[in-house]
Amino acid sequence: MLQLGPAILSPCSLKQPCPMGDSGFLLSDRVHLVTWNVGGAMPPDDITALLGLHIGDGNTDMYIIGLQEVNSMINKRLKDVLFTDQWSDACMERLSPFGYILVTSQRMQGVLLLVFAKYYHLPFLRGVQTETTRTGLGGYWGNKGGVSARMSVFGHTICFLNCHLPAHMENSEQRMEDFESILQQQQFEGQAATGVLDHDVVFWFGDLNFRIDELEIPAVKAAIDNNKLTMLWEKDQLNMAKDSESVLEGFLEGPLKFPPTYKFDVGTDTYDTSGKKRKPAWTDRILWRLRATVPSGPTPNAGKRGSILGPSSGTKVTQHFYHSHMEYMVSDHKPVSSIFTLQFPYKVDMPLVMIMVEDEWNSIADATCTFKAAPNFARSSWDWIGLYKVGFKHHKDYVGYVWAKQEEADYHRVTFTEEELPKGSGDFILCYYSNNTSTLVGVTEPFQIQLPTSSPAGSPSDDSSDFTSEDDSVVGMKTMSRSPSPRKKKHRARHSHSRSPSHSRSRSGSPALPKMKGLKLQPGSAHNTTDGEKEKASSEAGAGGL
Ligand SMILES: O=P(O)(O)O[C@H]1[C@H](O)[C@@H](OP(=O)(O)O)[C@H](OP(=O)(O)O)[C@@H](OP(=O)(O)O)[C@H]1O
Repeated sequence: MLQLGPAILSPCSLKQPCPMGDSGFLLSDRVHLVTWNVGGAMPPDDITALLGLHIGDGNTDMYIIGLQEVNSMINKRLKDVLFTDQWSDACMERLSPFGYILVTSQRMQGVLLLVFAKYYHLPFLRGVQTETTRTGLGGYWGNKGGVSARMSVFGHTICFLNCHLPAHMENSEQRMEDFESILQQQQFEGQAATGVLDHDVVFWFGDLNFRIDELEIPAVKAAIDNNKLTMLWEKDQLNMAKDSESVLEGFLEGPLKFPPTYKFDVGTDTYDTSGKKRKPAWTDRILWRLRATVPSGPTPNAGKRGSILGPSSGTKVTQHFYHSHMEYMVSDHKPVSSIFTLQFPYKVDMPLVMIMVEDEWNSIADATCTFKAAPNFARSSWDWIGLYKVGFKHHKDYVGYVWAKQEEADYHRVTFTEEELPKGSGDFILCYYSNNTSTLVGVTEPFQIQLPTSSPAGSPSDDSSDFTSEDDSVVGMKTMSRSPSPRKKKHRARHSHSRSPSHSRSRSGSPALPKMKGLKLQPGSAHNTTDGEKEKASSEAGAGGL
């Protein structure tokens, strides 16, 4: 098991790529993971500390949130739209003012995985796919199992796997079997990485449900009270299994310096006093694994999966923080979070679509932009360019859109009609949505829209698109129920209510973008990729293979 030194926060961020040092690393990406068995509870009022938002909002590039035992109750506020649980809503509400967009989410009964990223990273998160595997009731029931999301991040493949494994002390073997079964069953499309363990980096987290063997409850509690956690750690089933289970080969975990996160009397930080008499345990864990490269020639030491530990793919993972959050009491588990930096030896940062837009739209005539697609990018006639209010939550959270033309030309110009434009003023960005990849593949920097508000009474703009409203109930999400459809294009109710426009304006962590003749350009490649890297990147970039 990897023993990590004291937390040292990386000085690098995506805003300012790390200078290439002796290590050859160019870019550092900061990822914040959370796992929490929420025990069917509603989200607490304030998840700021859990997300680390009280200590800064600009340094984290991605948030990965894995929950278990999310209540299936329909979310009353959002029951008609895409997101049907309060936890997704709570996380989006909290993160979107800081510029984080929900990249993807996957839910299997109570197991929920949410992936957020800063909006300006979206064009570089490609090949997003999700998988679910049920292991409950012999594989027929999704109360236990795993959900995952995979993608390439600046050209490097990453898989996030959130599991809820079987409960109880005596089921350690079953937990390992279920984990192995999840790994075997989860297969993604494309050539770059098909299985979970084929990814450059895997994060495995969740309520893994491993327990502390041998010691009796009083001894465990005494060790906790006396901060003798190492003694417990030695008896932790997952730690012990690492020596014998080949499926755990290569998985790393930081030292467990926080007390066991299970089981608490709800509403307290007191360990279980119920008749169940559960022994405290570190059920909630976050591990990671770097892909091992298989050297050419015979591989006599290959493990079950044919991989052996060797030099990794060149990506480096550093854990800076691995803690529980005792202050959250809505569940019988405490949440656990961890912050990592991923250092990449190179980055693929050429957007598939570059969008150029004026600094300001002061009249309807300004509502236009020009875009250029990369030559290797397979466009679809269903692609569109969306206008988003800064602080948006998801790619379907657009205020207006236009279809992206498919003419034979390098540069394409599209114009927004008046009915697609918001009233009043605010900060917006344009994003290019690829139908083939179901992701945003080009974004602009924020620009200002300040249009005259002299629409005649009864015009289409008298809907509730006044985005200065403080009413952020559901209306803003109603547009999310459906992607644009060419046959159905018509005026829609459109709104985007952001409570904290001042936060939204924050450019913290944003890459510096060049300006040309009053136009704002997308960030271009700042690094010469090798042919091998380009080949790998282009296998991730092709339509459908993304
Ligand atoms: O029946 P399945 O679907 O496996 O779900 C189990 C049972 O509800 C367990 O309750 P019981 O012990 O009454 O069987 C519970 O253990 P605890 O009540 O001990 O917490 C587990 O909680 P988690 O350990 O949080 O997963 C939960 O995963």
